[in-house]
Amino acid sequence: MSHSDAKQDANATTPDYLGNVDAGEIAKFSALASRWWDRDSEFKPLHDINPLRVDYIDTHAGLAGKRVIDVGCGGGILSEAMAHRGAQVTGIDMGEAPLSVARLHQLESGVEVDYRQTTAEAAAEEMAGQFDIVTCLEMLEHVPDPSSVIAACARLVKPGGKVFFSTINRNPKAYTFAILGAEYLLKMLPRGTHEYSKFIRPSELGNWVRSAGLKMEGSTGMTYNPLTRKYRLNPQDLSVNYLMHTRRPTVEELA
Ligand SMILES: C[S@@+](CC[C@H](N)C(=O)[O-])C[C@H]1O[C@@H](n2cnc3c(N)ncnc32)[C@H](O)[C@@H]1O
Repeated sequence: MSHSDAKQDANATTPDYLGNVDAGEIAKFSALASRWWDRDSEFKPLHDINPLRVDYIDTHAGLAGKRVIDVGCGGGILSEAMAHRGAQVTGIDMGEAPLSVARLHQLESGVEVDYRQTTAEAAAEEMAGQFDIVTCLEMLEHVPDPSSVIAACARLVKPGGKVFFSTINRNPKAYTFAILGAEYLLKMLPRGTHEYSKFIRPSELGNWVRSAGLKMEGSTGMTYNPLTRKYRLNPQDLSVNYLMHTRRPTVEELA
């Protein structure tokens, strides 16, 4: 099913603000939620890439003192790390179970994140233009219509603010690494975590970013070495996992 067929199908049975939520995806992450902070669980890859992506965001946007919204925050791995760097973070997700885990975990870690159960689209209605930084990492490949989430992220950020996206490229190498390798050979992720047809090419993400009125500022790959079992940022290789950073133009730039 294509992105737009899936969106129409979802809209036929759900209220407007839930039209871009795939209930199966939410259930998948909810079922695993109790292991979200277990570094040896299905969430190991997110723990492993977290320092790299937080450094990337901090380098390009400066987290300290900034108001940030983390879209599709899950159990809060990224939200907490950004709060640790001094950001005032709101984390949103549609999964009740990951949000409960996130709220419990912050009691242990002592960082403060405002977690809410909502979609990017609904949050954009309520809090348009209120955030210096919007992060939407490893989430776009789990929604029926990624372009709608990207447009909502563009509405959430202040003029001049930064929006970060990460996802998985769609090509034979990405299929080999992200599905065959991670789900079947190395068993890093449960089978069915990812659907190949939902992977997003950098050119597609770039088009949606521009249609949402955001400017592309840069991108980097996050490459995995199966021998050392380590990830690293590699701006030359966007062939599997990659991060993009974008900026909402200021009013002066648009005039
Ligand atoms: C792979 S997890 C990524 C978690 C987090 N962004 C990270 O990278 O550490 C994807 C998350 O997106 C959430 N999600 C999926 N569809 C959503 C939607 N339409 N609105 C909000 N959250 C959604 C899921 O519940 C899940 O927690």
